[in-house]
Amino acid sequence: MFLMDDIVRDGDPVLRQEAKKVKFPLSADDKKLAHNLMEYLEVSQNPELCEKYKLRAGVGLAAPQVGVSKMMASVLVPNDDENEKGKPLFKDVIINPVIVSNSVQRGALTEGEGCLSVDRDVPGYVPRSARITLKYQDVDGNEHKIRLKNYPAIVCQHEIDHLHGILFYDHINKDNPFKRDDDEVFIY
Ligand SMILES: CNC(=O)c1cccc(C)c1Nc1nc(N2CCN(c3ccccc3Cl)CC2)nc(N2CSC[C@H]2C(=O)NC)n1
Repeated sequence: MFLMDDIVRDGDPVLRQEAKKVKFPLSADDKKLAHNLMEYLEVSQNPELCEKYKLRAGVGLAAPQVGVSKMMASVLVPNDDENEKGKPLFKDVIINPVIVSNSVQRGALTEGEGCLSVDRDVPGYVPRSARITLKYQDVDGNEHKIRLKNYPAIVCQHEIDHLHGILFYDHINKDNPFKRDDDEVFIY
């Protein structure tokens, strides 16, 4: 399983590369990669295991962040409502993802964004599309076309950025990091 030592940090050129499309059917290595990318999120979101393995919790992890420049990322956005039965807002390994359309309306996490590959706090709003239509293949090669909004939409945009060599702070307004556009929605 991946540990923090396996996570590539900002400054490594792999984080600024355009990742390669993944071929289907998945090789055994790519199947293992997909499994490990999702396993990291599950373990990191479990308080005991997160502590035990000294992980940083995350809701998304892209293959380039573990040094593999392939178009694959895991997303696990938990349902933060009280009842434990709450199934995740979104859970899948998105392969060869493409944002096929996005809302004009922008959205940002009120508290800014963090990234497992960026060891420093970079304050500021990361303006993204408030809603997206996402096309991707899952590990079995099935095509999906889904509409996402709010937190899951933000996380998927953050992860897809990684596949194109973009980091969240690239989007923060240099002059006024906390610039709020009037019609922007703030999430979380
Ligand atoms: C600088 N301010 C901040 O970081 C920030 C500060 C406050 C709030 C938010 C909301 C912030 N922002 C932010 N918080 C997160 N987590 C909240 C805690 N959570 C988590 C933690 C513990 C158990 C289970 C879970 Cl689920 C894990 C995920 N994650 C992301 N991002 C940006 S999109 C990819 C995603 C990611 O996984 N990053 C590692 N941003």
